[in-house]
Amino acid sequence: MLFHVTMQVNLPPDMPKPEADNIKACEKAYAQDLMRKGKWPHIWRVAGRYANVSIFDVADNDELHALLSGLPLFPWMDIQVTPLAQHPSAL
Ligand SMILES: O=C(O)C[C@H]1C=CC(=O)O1
Repeated sequence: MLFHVTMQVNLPPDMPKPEADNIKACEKAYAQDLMRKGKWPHIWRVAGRYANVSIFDVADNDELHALLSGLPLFPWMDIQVTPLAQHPSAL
């Protein structure tokens, strides 16, 4: 199942830089592991925002929730999920 996911990151401005840098490094490693496994085939930066638009390819809602809630940045994210279905005009 494919899901369109928007993640807005809202780290507190007063979070110490070393702590923020460590969380971001953990996030990158976690994300790239899922990308190598084919679970996270697309990620794009939203221009002008600390946000991304991603496509996840997972078995079901429960797998998506498990992957998203495991993101190291999850506690500081607003996440919007849109389930995708086949478009009848798609080739
Ligand atoms: O930078 C972001 O958009 C947040 C997050 C999502 C993947 C990743 O490596 O960082």
